Amino acid sequence: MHAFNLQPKTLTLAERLADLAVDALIDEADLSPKPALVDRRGNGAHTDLHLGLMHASALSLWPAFKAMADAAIEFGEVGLPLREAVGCIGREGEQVMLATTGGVNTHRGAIWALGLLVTAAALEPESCAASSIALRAARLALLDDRYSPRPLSHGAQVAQRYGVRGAREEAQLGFPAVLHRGLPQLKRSRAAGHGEQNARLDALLAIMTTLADTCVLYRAGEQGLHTMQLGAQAVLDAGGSASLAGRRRLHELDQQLIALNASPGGAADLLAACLFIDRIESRDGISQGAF
Ligand SMILES: CC(C)(COP(=O)(O)OP(=O)(O)OC[C@H]1O[C@@H](n2cnc3c(N)ncnc32)[C@H](O)[C@@H]1O)[C@@H](O)C(=O)NCCC(=O)NCCS
Ligand SMILES: Nc1ncnc2c1ncn2[C@@H]1O[C@H](COP(=O)(O)OP(=O)(O)OP(=O)(O)O)[C@@H](O)[C@H]1O
Repeated sequence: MHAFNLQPKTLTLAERLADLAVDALIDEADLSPKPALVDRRGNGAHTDLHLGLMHASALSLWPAFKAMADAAIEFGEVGLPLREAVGCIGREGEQVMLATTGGVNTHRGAIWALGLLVTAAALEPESCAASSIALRAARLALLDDRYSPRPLSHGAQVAQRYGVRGAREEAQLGFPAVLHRGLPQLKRSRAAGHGEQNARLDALLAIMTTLADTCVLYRAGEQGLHTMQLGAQAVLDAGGSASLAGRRRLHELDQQLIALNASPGGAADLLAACLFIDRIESRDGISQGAF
């Protein structure tokens, strides 16, 4: 009789997807130096967040992601029953997150984006090209969850004030910031030999160039949003995170955004979504034994 069972445990599809979602959140949090966001260096523009809290929050969400994937397998198709089941699991996940962080919002936007993508991946694991996953996630996001409370969230307030698309619309459109900005830049920077961390930073910057990040708008208005978008473009134009000129611009952007209290939390969530999809794609599907 052995004290430990050394046989590797065979994970279910739902468990593997939950692992990938949590990994994506931890990789996003650890990536450094991110402009004005929590990373290995510090808290960016935040007073109530730190890296340990981001990690604890990410780990606390594993059961919610697994439950969403299980629901997808159980219902088997995009439709209102699955949308409402996933909505309920997402809201419960939010409560677990808040209990873990002592009431701080660490991953609200990420539960939404990654939750939809996990569900979409579990629905048809053999059809996991980025565009296919995003399309199924968008179809789910377009369905109206009758039980979803519509509080006047920060996102809703700035949507009213500035007439921008927020997290809900980004998902309903099939995550254009991820598919048309983040993922192509990730691949370009990797192909140029910039190194994985720089490629991920460049992907984040590419997302920031056009995103109407409601976290930034709420905290720093249109000036904050313009500073984020133009500054991110300037880093990429200067050669990206792997170049000396790009690094200098990145440092400037970090300082400018912190001075404006403008944390691009929405862009950070979408980077996690980007890393999640990239991992699924690079593993040649998510069939058993693929990873
Ligand atoms: C749609 C959500 C994100 C609410 O959005 P809303 O803009 O009203 O809220 P809030 O101001 O709290 O912002 C949400 C978060 O989205 C992220 N975000 C900000 N801007 C953007 C953007 N342009 N694109 C994507 N994400 C963004 C930020 O991290 C932000 O913290 C979601 O929390 C929700 O409605 N949940 C209900 C429960 C549910 O249906 N869950 C399903 C889980 S799959
Ligand atoms: N590394 C990161 N650093 C900071 N924020 C991140 C990071 N990764 C993701 N985020 C996202 O940023 C959001 C936090 O931003 P913010 O503090 O502006 O949220 P809020 O709840 O809208 O505002 P407030 O803290 O004023 O209540 C989280 O919902 C999270 O999704």
